[in-house]
Amino acid sequence: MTTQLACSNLGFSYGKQPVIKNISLSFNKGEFVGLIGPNGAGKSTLLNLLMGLIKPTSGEVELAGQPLKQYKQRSIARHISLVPQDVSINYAFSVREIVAMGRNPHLGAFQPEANRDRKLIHLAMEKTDLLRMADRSVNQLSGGERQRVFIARAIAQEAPILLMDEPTASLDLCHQLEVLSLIKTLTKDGHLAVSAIHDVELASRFCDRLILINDGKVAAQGTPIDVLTKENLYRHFSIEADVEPYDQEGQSVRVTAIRSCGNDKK
Ligand SMILES: Nc1ncnc2c1ncn2[C@@H]1O[C@H](COP(=O)(O)OP(=O)(O)OP(=O)(O)O)[C@@H](O)[C@H]1O
Repeated sequence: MTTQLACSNLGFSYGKQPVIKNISLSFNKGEFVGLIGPNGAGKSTLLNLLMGLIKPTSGEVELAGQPLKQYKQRSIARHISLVPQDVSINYAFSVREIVAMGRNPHLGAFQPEANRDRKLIHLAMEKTDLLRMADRSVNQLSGGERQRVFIARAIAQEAPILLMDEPTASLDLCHQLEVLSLIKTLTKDGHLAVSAIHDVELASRFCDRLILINDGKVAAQGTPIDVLTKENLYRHFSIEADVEPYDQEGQSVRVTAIRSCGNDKK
């Protein structure tokens, strides 16, 4: 297994408030890793640290075996593409213009797109079902359509690592399945994908490994069936639920009879 991205003893505080506490993880080529955990657990902060958008208070991130702090942001963008949680945009860029921005890390200043860039932009829009709205302004799209535009930008960027913060949050069920299948295909082709995801059933269906974050720490990690236990759901998500294997390989789970027990636990 080739480790593409790793962090050791990672810590981060907002002011005096520690939100990432001594996290060590490694991520391998070809994996689809789901980051799960309750609201405020630290998933987005961890993704931002892995992308180098914020600097750790302690510990280190390594990209392809080198400390991330040695990379320039432009060079990080050739390795990692990020699909952010907030995909709102102020300026009236067209869908195609946003997707084309994925090519920026590969182009010199004022260098025009070459044929290959145009093909990659077209392909990324085709894969995300956006061709018919290529000329529309992104701020006239629905939240879900806009999210697909940012996924297309990440695909056009051709980076081997995809970090995603709730990429399916505002997608309808059909597009959720399409986007997750697309990410799965990319990982089968050798990409590494790490995604924060709230829907634990979808996470268990698509991800090879789940990392459960709570209170800034890794509470559990492993195959979906190892992580999504009745005990972990109770302890970390404050729900009582039945968990049963979903597929024949017994990797993914179905969570039924969900009952909130947030108040009972207090
Ligand atoms: N800019 C900020 N300033 C101060 N505190 C912040 C800031 N951003 C996040 N936090 C706090 O850091 C903690 C971790 O937040 P983070 O967004 O990483 O959690 P998350 O697991 O991604 O949550 P969610 O599932 O709700 O998206 C939370 O307690 C949050 O309130």
